[in-house]
Amino acid sequence: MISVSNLSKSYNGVTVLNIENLDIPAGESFGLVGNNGAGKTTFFSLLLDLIQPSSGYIKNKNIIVSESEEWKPFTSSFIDESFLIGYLTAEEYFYFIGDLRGQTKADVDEFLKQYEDFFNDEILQKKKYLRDLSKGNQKKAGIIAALIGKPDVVILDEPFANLDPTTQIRLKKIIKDLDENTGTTILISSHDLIHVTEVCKRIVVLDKGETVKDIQTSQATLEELEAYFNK
Ligand SMILES: Nc1ncnc2c1ncn2[C@@H]1O[C@H](COP(=O)(O)OP(=O)(O)OP(=O)(O)O)[C@@H](O)[C@H]1O
Repeated sequence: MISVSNLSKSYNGVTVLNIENLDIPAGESFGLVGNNGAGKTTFFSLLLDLIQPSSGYIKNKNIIVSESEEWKPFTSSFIDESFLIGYLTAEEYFYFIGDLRGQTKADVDEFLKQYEDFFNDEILQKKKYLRDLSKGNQKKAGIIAALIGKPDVVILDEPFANLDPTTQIRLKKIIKDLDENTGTTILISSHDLIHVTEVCKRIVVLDKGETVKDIQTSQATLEELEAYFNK
């Protein structure tokens, strides 16, 4: 689904990401971990064509993302609040995204019903602009918006950060459900090794922009990652 070839990104002569080869098959739940500055957001930003590579390319379903927009209809993401439209209410934003993804208001309303628990009565029918929601509630809205219209690829940057424990547990369930019951390719970055090993079947570790581990998740993975980061 996603393939990376000789990809690098440098700023002022300093290379912050350098991935020779990486293939993420369709339907995989892929976790990206690494310390601060390892290059996780840089990788996702390149994948979403938000920044240009210094060399190499990423293909999403065989489309070079920096050369064509054709990957956009089947790819969706929540990286940060800049993905939201602050002067819309959550409903207005969901309908707007739904419209982009060929969903009617009724489709979106039906879709949102399954996330009532996740929203915990803090998002819908509040007559509040997205910019006035708390950071955690903005994130909830952004993550669910990213799932509207059943995109083939969903990219979430640190989805668990800033969420309360109840919401983190509910989010894990949502991600596992997506993974197990749909063919969605899910890419998640996280600093939470427990969550990421629980929801992702494969974990790649980035260190200073390089992939240093590529693990199919098993019972032993959490321990392996903890030992690695405890070095
Ligand atoms: N516009 C920029 N100009 C210069 N350096 C940049 C720029 N954007 C990112 N970097 C650098 O690229 C490196 C990788 O940053 P990135 O945000 O991808 O890391 P990360 O793994 O997402 O980190 P974190 O866990 O802290 O979110 C960092 O050293 C960062 O300072």
